Amino acid sequence: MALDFNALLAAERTRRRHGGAAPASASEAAGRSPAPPPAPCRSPPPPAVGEYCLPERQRRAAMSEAHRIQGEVQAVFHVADWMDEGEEQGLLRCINSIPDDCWVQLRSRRLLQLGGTPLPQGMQPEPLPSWASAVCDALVAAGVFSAEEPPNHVLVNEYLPGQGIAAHRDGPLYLSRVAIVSMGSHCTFQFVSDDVERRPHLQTLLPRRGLLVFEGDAYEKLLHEVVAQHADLPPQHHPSIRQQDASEYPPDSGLAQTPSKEEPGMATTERIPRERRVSLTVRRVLRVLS
Ligand SMILES: O=C(O)CCC(=O)C(=O)O
Ligand SMILES: [Fe+2]
Repeated sequence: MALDFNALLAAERTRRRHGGAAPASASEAAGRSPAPPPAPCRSPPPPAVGEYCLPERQRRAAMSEAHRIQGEVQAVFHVADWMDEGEEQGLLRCINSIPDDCWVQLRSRRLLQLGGTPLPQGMQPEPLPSWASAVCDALVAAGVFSAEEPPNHVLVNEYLPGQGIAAHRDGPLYLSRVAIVSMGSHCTFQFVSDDVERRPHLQTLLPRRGLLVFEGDAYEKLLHEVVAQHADLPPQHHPSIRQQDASEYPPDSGLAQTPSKEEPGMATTERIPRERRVSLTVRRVLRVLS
C-alpha cells in the first residue's frame, strides 16, 4: 500500500523519542465560516524531514474514470479501500497523539489545520508533519493532484457520533479540487443546492478508509455537508454508491443491526451506527507567501 505502514510506525516512534506529537497550527478554514484565531499549541517542532518513507506507488489504487460517481452532479469520485486497516490505524495513532491544545473545538466537530492558515492575501506556509506529507504524496501518486500543483494543506476534522459539518463551499482560496480521506467511521455525505431549499443533489455513504474527490460543479456551485446523525443508512439505500462500496457492509457483518431511530416511518430500514470519524481534507492553497 502506498503509505508505508512500517515507516509510519517508525516515524511515530521517532516522534515519541523526541518527546511529542505532530504539531499543528489550528483554525477554522472550511467553508464560509470565519477563521478563528490560531489556537495556542505547545507541541514541539516538526519531526525532521525525511524520516518518513515515500509511498510504494504500485500498491495503491490510482483514481480513474471507473471511480466516478454517476449522477447529475459533476464531478465526484470515490475510491473504496484507498488505505488498508494498518495504515488507517497508523495514521489515527499519529493524529491521536496530537495534544488537545492544538485542536479547535467547534460545536459539532473538532479540527486542526496543517500547512498554514489560508488567507485572501496568501498563506504563510508551515511544514506538514511527515504523516500528512505522506498522504499528500500518495494523492499525487494516485493522480488526484498533479506533481506540478501538489497539495499543501491538510485539515483534520474529528466528528463524534451525532456530529457533522453544515452545508458549505470550500471557497476560492484553494484549487477547486478537494480530496477527503475517511478514517474510523463511515458517514452520510451530501451535495445540496446553494439556496434556501438546500435540495439534495447527491447523497452517498462514505465508508471508512475511502477517498472522496470532487471538483467542477460539485466544488464550485453546490454546497457539501456531513449529515449530523448517530447512524446512517447502508450503502444500498444510496443509489449513487458503487457496489464495491456496498460490500464494506455485508448483511451478516453485524453492522446493520440497529433499527432506525431517526426515521420511524421506515420500520424495515436498519442504520449503521456511527463511530468517531476522523477525516483529512487535503487541498492546494493557491497563494503561498514566500
Ligand atoms: O469531513 C468531511 O468529510 C468533510 C470535511 C469538509 O467538508 C471540509 O473540511 O471542508
Ligand atoms: Fe468542505
